[in-house]
Amino acid sequence: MKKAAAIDIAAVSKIYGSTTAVDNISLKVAAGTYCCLLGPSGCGKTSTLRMIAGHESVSSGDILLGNTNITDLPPAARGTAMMFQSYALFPHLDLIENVAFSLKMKGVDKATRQAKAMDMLILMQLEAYASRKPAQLSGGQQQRVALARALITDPEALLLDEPLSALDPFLKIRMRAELKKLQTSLGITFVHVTHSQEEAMALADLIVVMNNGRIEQAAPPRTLFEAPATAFVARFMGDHNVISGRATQVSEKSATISVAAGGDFVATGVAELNTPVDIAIRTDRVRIGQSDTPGLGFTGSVTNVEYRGATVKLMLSGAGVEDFTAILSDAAYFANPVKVGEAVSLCWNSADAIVLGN
Ligand SMILES: Nc1ncnc2c1ncn2[C@@H]1O[C@H](COP(=O)(O)OP(=O)(O)OP(=O)(O)O)[C@@H](O)[C@H]1O
Repeated sequence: MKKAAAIDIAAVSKIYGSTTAVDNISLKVAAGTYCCLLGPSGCGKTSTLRMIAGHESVSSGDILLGNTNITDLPPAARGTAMMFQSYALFPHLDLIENVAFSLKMKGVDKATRQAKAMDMLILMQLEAYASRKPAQLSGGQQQRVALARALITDPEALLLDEPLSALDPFLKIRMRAELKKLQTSLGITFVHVTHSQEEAMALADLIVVMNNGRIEQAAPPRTLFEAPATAFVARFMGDHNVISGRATQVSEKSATISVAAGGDFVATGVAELNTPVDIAIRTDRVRIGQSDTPGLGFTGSVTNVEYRGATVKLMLSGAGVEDFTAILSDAAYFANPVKVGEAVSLCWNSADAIVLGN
């Protein structure tokens, strides 16, 4: 296997006619990183991946793999390999021929390419199926064939476009673990496109959240979850209450925001006085009880109660906030169960409310 290579995306844009799909993004992915490009439909993830692969031209900017500028190289000369969402297997070829295909295109002799394809099938634990056609395999097995086919070229970076989307939920979680194991054992750079924050959190060393062709935040999963940079990231990652207001009091370390027709909330972070500010409050850090400190709590009316087993999700409205979510442990909830329509006071610690950037 080749060694892993870093990917450097420098001021890259992709423009289709009047649509700017990717808007001047810059990103460095260190060698050997499992990177997930995460975002809603149409945010530019696939276009970015296809530009790294060379299946789409770059409108402006440069892409480097290791020390090589690959911007204008054809896909097969880049040192990258792509695994497609639909796997793109050839239905009329058996697994050996499917996996060996790119070596055949490169003119590698039959015995060598078949031996290499068999090695790849062994790596994917598919050797028993070598003479089957793709239709005679399960979804998870087909995915492994697609991986074997991408890896046979010894890429320095593997690019995966929604690799788990064709699988049922049970298999998705199993194959997710296998992908992670594979990346760890190969040690090469993976760039994986997904719209599932759960998938990205489970797999990635580096999550790149995209929105409208731009990068909102690129950070390790825990940083992204604990310190979302923007309201978009906080909402997309979930488990945060995002509240919008105006900064009515600021200090070096915290800001008080006032919500229109509602209460005041104090959050940790820097804000500019008299400007619109969004804050995020962790849903799992909210407790039932009156706050001792002004701005670190509020009273609302319960609009919904959802039992989730280990936790209970309360939805409330009040103090100018339409939807406020509190995730309580089952023990905390059942010690004092509340019902829809009841007024409940909630509180939290100052560290669990943070100021978000724009
Ligand atoms: N070949 C194309 N011609 C014109 N517009 C395109 C083309 N490919 C993508 N787009 C547009 O570029 C934008 C970004 O598309 P892209 O496929 O990169 O997004 P995405 O985040 O991968 O979305 P999805 O999750 O739905 O695949 C979208 O507005 C899309 O309609």
